[in-house]
Amino acid sequence: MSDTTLIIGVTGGIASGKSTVARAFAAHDIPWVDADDVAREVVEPGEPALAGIAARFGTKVLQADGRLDRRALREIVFADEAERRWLESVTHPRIRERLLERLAEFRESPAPYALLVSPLLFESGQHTLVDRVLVVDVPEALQIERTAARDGVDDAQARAIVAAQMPRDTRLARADDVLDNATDEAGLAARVAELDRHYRRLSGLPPAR
Ligand SMILES: CC(C)(COP(=O)(O)OP(=O)(O)OC[C@H]1O[C@@H](n2cnc3c(N)ncnc32)[C@H](O)[C@@H]1O)[C@@H](O)C(=O)NCCC(=O)NCCS
Ligand SMILES: Nc1ncnc2c1ncn2[C@@H]1O[C@H](COP(=O)(O)OP(=O)(O)OP(=O)(O)O)[C@@H](O)[C@H]1O
Repeated sequence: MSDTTLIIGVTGGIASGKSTVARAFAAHDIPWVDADDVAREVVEPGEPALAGIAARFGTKVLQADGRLDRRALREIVFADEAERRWLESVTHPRIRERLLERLAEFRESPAPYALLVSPLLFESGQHTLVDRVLVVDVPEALQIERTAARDGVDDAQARAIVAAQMPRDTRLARADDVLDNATDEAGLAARVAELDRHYRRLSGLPPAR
């Protein structure tokens, strides 16, 4: 058991490549938790957040089987900031609670370091849960292109989501480390290998906290 498992926050805007980066770290046996996955857990059927969402927006945000219709809710909240803030006020405290549990498990694990992967690390205050921040960075045009290709959303919706997130420069200014992901996947893997060596070295040092 190690009491020096560092927690690295991995952030970046939509489709910057955070999940791809996390999978590359997993190849170095590094565990991670993804805030987007936890955000899905807290709106599963039976969860109080889903009941609250249904009460506010009605059955148009539910599928026939009672699960959340994510596309319908996405179209509402990225067109209306007040509704997005409301949704975050319901989901973020529950997401944070579950992240805390997962991070406590990581801290007790023998892993030299672990990742908290989150698109809204700074915006939601989750940066207070981590020891260092790695920003995955791509130019906005590439972000929009990769979002459209992956999610099939149109350009306007991809831009609305980017606009709801921290500006690129502000995020970069708060980074401890940056991974430039405007490269191909081989470039990404090489940079992850370099960062892995860096974080393993840091984890052997007395904790700064
Ligand atoms: C609006 C929802 C239903 C859309 O679901 P959908 O399956 O289409 O997208 P998914 O959840 O995979 O998110 C895709 C990306 O959108 C961006 N995004 C999601 N929520 C937000 C938000 N509140 N503000 C800014 N960007 C966001 C992130 O970059 C995320 O990686 C969903 O994103 C949601 O419940 N968001 C609120 C919870 C939240 O803030 N999640 C972010 C992680 S803390
Ligand atoms: N270096 C790369 N070269 C080419 N394509 C890439 C690269 N990195 C990521 N991608 C692609 O870009 C898309 C977005 O990547 P990924 O899903 O990892 O982003 P993300 O930051 O986790 O997104 P989100 O914030 O929406 O969860 C994916 O389709 C992925 O395959």
